[in-house]
Amino acid sequence: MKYLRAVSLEGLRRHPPAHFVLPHSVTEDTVLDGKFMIPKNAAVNFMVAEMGWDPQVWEDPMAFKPERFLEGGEFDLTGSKEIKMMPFGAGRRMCPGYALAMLHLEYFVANLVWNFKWEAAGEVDLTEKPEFTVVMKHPLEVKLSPRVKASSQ
Ligand code: HEM
Repeated sequence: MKYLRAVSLEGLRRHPPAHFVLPHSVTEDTVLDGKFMIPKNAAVNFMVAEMGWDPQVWEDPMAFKPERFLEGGEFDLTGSKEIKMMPFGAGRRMCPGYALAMLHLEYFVANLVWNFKWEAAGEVDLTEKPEFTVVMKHPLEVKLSPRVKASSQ
């Protein structure tokens, strides 16, 4: 189960469905780090995908390695201690559905792997393209065969 969660987290890090959060703003002019002036009411956004690909934070960031989430205990998805990635945003406006989404992701992936044998039917190209969320530019083509014989009932 730990590896299943690690695969889901690595998927969200490497291929977050949203590359930006909903637009935020500040209620008064704010200077960040003494360097960056954020004017009142300006739309502020966050480069969600790039944060998860930061080579100063993640070793070999573009590689898909679920094992990176197996060390160091439960990963803090809410970013309450530190923010290493934020596929669901962070802070007060963080996605309120994140726990439900994680539950569904794990349930969905587990059932896809448990019930079917997967074979690529062509080249697997993980290039992305933006739609309402970010999706695969070239849809996955696979041969699926059931792993478990259908029950006689
Ligand atoms: C993999 C699945 C999901 C991803 C990656 C995702 C991601 C996000 C992100 C990035 C935001 C913006 C956070 C911010 O502005 O700081 C957001 C907001 C939101 N999400 Fe999700 N979400 C997911 C699933 C869900 C589900 C299952 C629900 C509801 C059951 C949900 C409900 C919402 C709502 C209501 C907001 C707006 C919160 C606000 O502005 O205060 N999301 N989500």
